[in-house]
Amino acid sequence: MLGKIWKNYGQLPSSVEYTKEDVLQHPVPEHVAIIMDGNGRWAKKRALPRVAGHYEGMQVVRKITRFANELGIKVLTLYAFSTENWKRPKQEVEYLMKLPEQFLATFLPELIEENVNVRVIGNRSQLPEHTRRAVEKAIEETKHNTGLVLNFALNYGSRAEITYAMQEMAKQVQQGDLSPEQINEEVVSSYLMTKDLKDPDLLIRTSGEIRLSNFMLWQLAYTEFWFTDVLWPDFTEQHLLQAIAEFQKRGRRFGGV
Ligand SMILES: Cc1cc(N2CCCCCC2)n2ncc(-c3ccc(F)cc3)c2n1
Repeated sequence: MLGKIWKNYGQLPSSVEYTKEDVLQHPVPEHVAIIMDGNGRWAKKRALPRVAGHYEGMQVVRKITRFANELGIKVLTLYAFSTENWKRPKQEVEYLMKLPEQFLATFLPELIEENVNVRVIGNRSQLPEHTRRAVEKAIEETKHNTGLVLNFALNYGSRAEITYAMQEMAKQVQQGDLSPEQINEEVVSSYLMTKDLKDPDLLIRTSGEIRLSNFMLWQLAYTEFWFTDVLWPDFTEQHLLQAIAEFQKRGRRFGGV
């Protein structure tokens, strides 16, 4: 039973519906991060190949990006591929590595039109050349845009990010450009891939899993979490409104009383 209670943590009774106007009565979270989970399960439930779930999940990325922009959310970070995902079957990884270019081929013109700034956090050097070329083109062509920051975590792992930051700080100390006494939380944050972004205000994870999966471990220190059993391909604007409405009801204390 306890598992069931946690499984519905943060999920409102489905009868509770919110409108965009309801949510816009109060400040919306500036930075929303989403762990887009449940794509394989969605396909399995329909006796479809796993990649059908990933394809459907990509359509939801478009829909939620548009809606987040409408709501005035400033940063939307989407966990698209983790450093652990390389362990998946070769064919699935090859399919996933084609999604960024598929997404951008049809959606980049609209993103540019909507003044969206595309960014990517993660280790791009390990991506296939065709994937890297597509994302770097999008980053370049939207780098002056001042609207929604659409930030994809691609080949991203938080422990790898923190480890790399530590190595870079150690090099700076060794070169005499940084003293140990200078290293505080602000300096550590400035060595992370998210250095130009505020920490997420709201984290959403779909598919009922209650864990972080090596995602933004440093940045999520004071973030509100909202979990839902909904599988990512079934995630809708209404689910985003429910998550934001729940966020608006919580009193954030950032460790205070
Ligand atoms: C690897 C991967 C998987 C991927 N899925 C679709 C969404 C569900 C989660 C897994 C599958 N999506 N969706 C969009 C992108 C993407 C990434 C970078 C970029 F610049 C533009 C688009 C993407 N990338």
